Amino acid sequence: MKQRLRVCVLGSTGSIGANTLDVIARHPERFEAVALTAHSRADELFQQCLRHRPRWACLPDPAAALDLQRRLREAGLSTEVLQGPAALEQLAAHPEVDAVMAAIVGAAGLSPCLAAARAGKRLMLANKEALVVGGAFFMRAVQAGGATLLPVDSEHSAIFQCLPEARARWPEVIDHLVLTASGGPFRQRDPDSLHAVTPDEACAHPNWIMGRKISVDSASMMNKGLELIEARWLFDLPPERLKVLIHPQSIVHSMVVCRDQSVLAQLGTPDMRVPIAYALSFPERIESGAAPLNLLDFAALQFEAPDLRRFPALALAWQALRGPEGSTAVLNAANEVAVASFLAGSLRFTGISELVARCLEQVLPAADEVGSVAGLLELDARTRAKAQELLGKP
Ligand SMILES: NC(=O)C1=CN([C@@H]2O[C@H](COP(=O)(O)OP(=O)(O)OC[C@H]3O[C@@H](n4cnc5c(N)ncnc54)[C@H](OP(=O)(O)O)[C@@H]3O)[C@@H](O)[C@H]2O)C=CC1
Ligand SMILES: CC(=O)[C@@H](O)[C@H](O)COP(=O)(O)O
Ligand SMILES: [Mn+2]
Repeated sequence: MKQRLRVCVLGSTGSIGANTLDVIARHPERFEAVALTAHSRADELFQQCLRHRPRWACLPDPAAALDLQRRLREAGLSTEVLQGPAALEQLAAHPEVDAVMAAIVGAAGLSPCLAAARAGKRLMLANKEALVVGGAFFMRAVQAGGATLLPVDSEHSAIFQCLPEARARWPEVIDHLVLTASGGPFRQRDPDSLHAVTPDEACAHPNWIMGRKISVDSASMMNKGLELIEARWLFDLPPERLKVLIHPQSIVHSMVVCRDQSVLAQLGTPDMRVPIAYALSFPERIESGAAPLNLLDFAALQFEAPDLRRFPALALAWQALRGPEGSTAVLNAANEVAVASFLAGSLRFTGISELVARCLEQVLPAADEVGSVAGLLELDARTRAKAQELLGKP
């Protein structure tokens, strides 16, 4: 009998985490959720433990971890609760874990992703910020550890699904890649009114239900900027072979333009369980729970060029992608601070790209910061400190 794939879900209480558990639960004969990790939602993690009965659960706060351990024991579960950031790395690299779903949001996911990469796991990457920060260093860790890096982000999964299974053949196939973007909730909004939009308006994505941070990124199109950087590393392509096209229906998830000008695309209803199921089952395909796509529901599929004046965050991501190594880590850290500040009600929406632009001007990555995880985390921390300082100054 085939062994079940033992999956560690980093960020199980989030949108990707919950969708991953949904797919896992549809295939109990193939997959087992052996480790679940959360950050603040301890009650949700408790409920997930009752349903999936993992061997390990993890929370950062010692008191919350102790409380969860007590509740699980009272419920008759033998789940062991670990605590603290080092525990995330320990679980991601554990010999009794086969696959890691990287679904933590932000640069906080970098160290556990690297641990999974170095331990040679099947690394299913939703946490795009980890790759945006880690860049070449991240990819070297994947190679050195012999890990299998599988994209979960819908665009990158779409591209991956269009490419031959043998990676060595990718260069002979690809002319360039086209990442599709919905344009978010403000695609047609008067740019002069963007300074006054609220966090709830920014999080009202037209097609996808996602966590609040990525929803704001979609509204500013920084999400597409992060995805360009992600594509640069996942598919080993220079910036000039990457393009972005707005496609408001989010049905065509991205495209590969081949050397012979044949265009390959992956289509489907906007449901993250499709790329999650593919990352879990690759190279096979399994039922995902997604609704079938009925093209007759769509009068038309539209495509348009992104307006970089309306979406300055996308222009900043292009700038960082073409900039010195480490610039993308600066872009990401500044954006994380800015988005948190916007969601907390203390920064205008238009202030997000303004803050990122100022950080890119003022934080210059040092050569020795991009060659180690300590250096990258230092650059990340330095940028956050600068962003906080700039937020304090109008
Ligand atoms: N949602 C989507 O459809 C898509 C998401 N992605 C990417 O996937 C990642 C996750 O997104 P999404 O699921 O929407 O995000 P959510 O905010 O819904 O979930 C984030 C998860 O990470 C945990 N978490 C938050 N901060 C930390 C931290 N400092 N340390 C450890 N764990 C932490 C949260 O725990 P808790 O909830 O307990 O606080 C939660 O489990 C992001 O990088 C996003 O860009 C990519 C494509 C699509
Ligand atoms: C589902 C997914 O992969 C998101 O990254 C999505 O692409 C966001 O939509 P935007 O195209 O609006 O950024
Ligand atoms: Mn995406």
